[in-house]
Amino acid sequence: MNNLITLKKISKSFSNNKKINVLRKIDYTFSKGKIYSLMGPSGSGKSTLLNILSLIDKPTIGSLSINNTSIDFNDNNGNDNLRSSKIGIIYQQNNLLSDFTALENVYFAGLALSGEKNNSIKKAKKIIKKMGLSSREQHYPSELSGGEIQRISIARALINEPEIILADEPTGSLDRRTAKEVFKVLYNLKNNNRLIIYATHNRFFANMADCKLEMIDGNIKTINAGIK
Ligand SMILES: Nc1ncnc2c1ncn2[C@@H]1O[C@H](COP(=O)(O)OP(=O)(O)OP(=O)(O)O)[C@@H](O)[C@H]1O
Repeated sequence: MNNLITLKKISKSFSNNKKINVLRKIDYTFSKGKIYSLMGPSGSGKSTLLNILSLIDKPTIGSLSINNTSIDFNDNNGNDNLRSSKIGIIYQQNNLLSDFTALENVYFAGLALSGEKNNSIKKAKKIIKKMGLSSREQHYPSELSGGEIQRISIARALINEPEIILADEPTGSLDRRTAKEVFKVLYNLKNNNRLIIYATHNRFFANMADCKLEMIDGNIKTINAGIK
């Protein structure tokens, strides 16, 4: 079975002054070995969905299972562990720790899960090398370009060899050429056991995915389920 994440009747509402139903009974199965793009107008719920997929936020109702194991959204510690070990997250904004070097930003994520400093440093150096950034290991985020920051963010997301990679507008703040480079790195992460989902406003990058999805009226519509 290639099913990796299954959503059943996932709904999410927010109530401030007025209740808004952002996600409405989403039934969907994401398969491993595939890259999905998620488009949709601003405010359509892409980040809300990614936050639920990354176990950062809870659905109002509905269930989510990973590898056929149902997630208990009240088990914060269990979900923190699951996130560290199985899910790599890449954000649009630079989420690197500004007071730490590129190498530290990457290896801390490995250390947090394994508790093994030397091994985490070794792994971090290897991944940073793969990203072509060995010469930037000792640089602080403020000393890196936007594209380098995103590649370091990808390295950080990869250190625990996650099965699931979620990226929310990973190139939103980059120029087209740099965005292309970052997407190239992202596509190279594809393998048979891995699921990659990214939200984007850019049709060109969305079209490059194996499966193109759009958020419409709180639900996921499959625009193109073709396999590349
Ligand atoms: N914590 C929150 N509290 C209240 N409303 C929220 C919260 N988070 C999101 N929303 C609302 O939910 C809706 C969906 O937001 P979301 O960020 O998921 O959209 P999006 O499709 O990712 O938008 P964008 O493309 O602009 O990033 C918006 O109307 C937003 O204001």
